[in-house]
Amino acid sequence: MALLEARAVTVRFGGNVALADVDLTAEAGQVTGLIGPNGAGKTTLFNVVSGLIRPKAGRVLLDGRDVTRLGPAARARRGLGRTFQRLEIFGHLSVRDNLRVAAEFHRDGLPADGILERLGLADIADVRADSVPTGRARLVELGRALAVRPKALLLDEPASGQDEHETGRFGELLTELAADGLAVVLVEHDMRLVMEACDVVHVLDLGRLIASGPPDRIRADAAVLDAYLGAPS
Ligand SMILES: Nc1ncnc2c1ncn2[C@@H]1O[C@H](COP(=O)(O)OP(=O)(O)OP(=O)(O)O)[C@@H](O)[C@H]1O
Repeated sequence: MALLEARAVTVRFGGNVALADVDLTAEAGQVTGLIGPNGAGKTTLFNVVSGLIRPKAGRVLLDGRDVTRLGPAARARRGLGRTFQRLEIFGHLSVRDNLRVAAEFHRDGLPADGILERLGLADIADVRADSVPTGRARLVELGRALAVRPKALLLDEPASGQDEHETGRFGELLTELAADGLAVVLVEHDMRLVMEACDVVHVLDLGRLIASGPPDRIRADAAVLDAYLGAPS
């Protein structure tokens, strides 16, 4: 059984169909990629899974339980962690306090210092978050999501603003987190990160799932090349 499952999700914004009957599964112990061109519906699907958008149709299951009717906070308490495309950290708080605030939200939250150590942020624990460069701020946001002991972790373009070295290390971290048993779901335009870190990749285009499979197969899929990977940048 998949740890996270979205079944037949449909979302409309006015007359626009942002997602049409989309299925997504993510297994514990794996990094699952969700890719596709701008406007394909990736963030919208994350919003449905995390409870920020109520779909017109479809269901979301977390660890075998139907959470479709639960709000974002209740889903977070049941083990759904998330980061955002636009950084959503508390700029006026220190890096450590960003993690503490998150941990307090969970009755069994993880101590901040262990996470900071693991993410290589211990040296900036007392620094105000808004003075941390974007690349490392992405790690602060990851740390905040980890503080609530997630079973599933949704990451929306986490490598954006990271340099090549930071992204390389980030990919290793994702592999380690999956090895710990998390279901990691990665929305990302950095194809090197996706292809290196993901066990399985789903491809959305114009609100429809056009391919799913291991990275090697996705890289060679004609429909994916046509809609996304083969497009001139
Ligand atoms: N709140 C909203 N109101 C109206 N339309 C929206 C809203 N949010 C998203 N959309 C539309 O839904 C579609 C899917 O957008 P979404 O942000 O999910 O795509 P995406 O795949 O995450 O794109 P990107 O890679 O650029 O982040 C787009 O056509 C977008 O314009």
